[in-house]
Amino acid sequence: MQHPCPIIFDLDGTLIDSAPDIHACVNAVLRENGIVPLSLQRVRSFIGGGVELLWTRIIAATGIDPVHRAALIAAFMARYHDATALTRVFPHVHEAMGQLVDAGHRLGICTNKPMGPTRVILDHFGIDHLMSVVIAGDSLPQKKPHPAPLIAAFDQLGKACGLFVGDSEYDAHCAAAVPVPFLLFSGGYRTTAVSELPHLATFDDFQRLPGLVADMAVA
Ligand SMILES: O=C(O)COP(=O)(O)O
Ligand SMILES: [Mg+2]
Repeated sequence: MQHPCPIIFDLDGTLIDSAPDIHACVNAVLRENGIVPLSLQRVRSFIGGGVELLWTRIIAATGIDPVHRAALIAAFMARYHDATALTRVFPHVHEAMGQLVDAGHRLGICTNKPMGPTRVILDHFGIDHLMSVVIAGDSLPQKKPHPAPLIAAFDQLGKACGLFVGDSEYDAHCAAAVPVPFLLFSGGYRTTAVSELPHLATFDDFQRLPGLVADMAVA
């Protein structure tokens, strides 16, 4: 690659550890409805496909009557849209982003999280100004692992190619469907073994990402 390629990032489980906030919002809604709360580990394993799939899984796990689905999702969104208190940026994300921008890469987000909470959290952690494009879970009719959201992200940057960095099955299969090289952050919310997910490289610390990207650029 002669010119630095754009790099698109997943959000939940990749740049930010948002599971504790999602877990707290889920359990607040469950408690309000007299339902036994779920563990953090359980809720974390339900994250990745967006809010609708999250609640499909919660309903299946708790035995809630699906007739309540729309009301539960509305109650969840009322809490989730600005939930930041328990969320943390993964270590060395800010430094890695800065180094990649300094190396000339344009950065973006392709997340299954809805646009409202995505904008709030990017702003909260001061990451928003680094992002040249943000495609969220409700930006298009399709969500990851469908390739359309990631294609839209690269389109908005005027590029048909680049790198995608993510943590989950949804990201790995989305990248393969585009297709675009995929870097797997192994410290996120995937429920499948790394060896079973298509990826070009894997890393467990964002300190390693700029070097990994630079190595790929000279390959
Ligand atoms: O909100 C989700 O379920 C997943 O969001 P992500 O695509 O940023 O991992
Ligand atoms: Mg993710």
